[in-house]
Amino acid sequence: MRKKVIAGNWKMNKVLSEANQFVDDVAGKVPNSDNVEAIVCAPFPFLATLVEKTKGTSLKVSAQNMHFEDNGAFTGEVSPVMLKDLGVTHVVLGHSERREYFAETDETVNKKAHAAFKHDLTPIVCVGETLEQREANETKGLVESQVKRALDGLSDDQITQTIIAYEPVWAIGTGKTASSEDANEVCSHIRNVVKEITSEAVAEKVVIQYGGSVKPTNVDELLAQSDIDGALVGGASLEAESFLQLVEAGVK
Ligand SMILES: O=C[C@H](O)COP(=O)(O)O
Repeated sequence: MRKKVIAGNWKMNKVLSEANQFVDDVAGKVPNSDNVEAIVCAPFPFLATLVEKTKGTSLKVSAQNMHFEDNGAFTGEVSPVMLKDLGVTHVVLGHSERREYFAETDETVNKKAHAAFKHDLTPIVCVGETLEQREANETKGLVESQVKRALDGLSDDQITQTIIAYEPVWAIGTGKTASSEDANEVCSHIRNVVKEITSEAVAEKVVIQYGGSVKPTNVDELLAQSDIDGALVGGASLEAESFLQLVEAGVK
């Protein structure tokens, strides 16, 4: 059975004292279980402190983005070397907000995925369609293309370790969730795409999350689906109590 991965993406929220308080409230309560992995995806300025505070707990710390180069003249950017040096374990790549507002492309996501593995970071690769694309019946084709381009050139072993997050853009922060059946249908399609580019064994192991207005009231139904192995959660991950409920749902 695949483990469930619950990742809270804080986006551009909280100040340091709030981030610390969250981790103080949550880290010791995250179960040490083979069934679930809990991750907070925090803004860059908090990462060093949060890594220190979560040492010896089951809560992992992720960045929300990074550059693909190790170092250099890239003012304002953060490299995988820096993240690894801090003790960060995961990095979110290709979130739709990065694609929409910061010119992230499938090509840069792919470069970042390679850079993540070069530095032993686990990428959480986001894919998903806009409402316009869904209404034009382009969801599966679009997601298939995003997955293939993001994973291009990775080894089977690396693809096995990659976390893929299916996030329909129209469901992010809107309170609209894809029905669990619709979300599962796309996650199942993603698994088939992974099978096509690797093997059935890899596809059966790869973790595929759903994201988009996941909250404690709908998480059970989503996680009960055959191909949904966790959640990438924005708004409902900001409060300790709500985040812990989501993690608990993953243990069941
Ligand atoms: O990264 C998280 C997703 O964008 C979902 O955000 P949301 O749970 O606020 O809809």
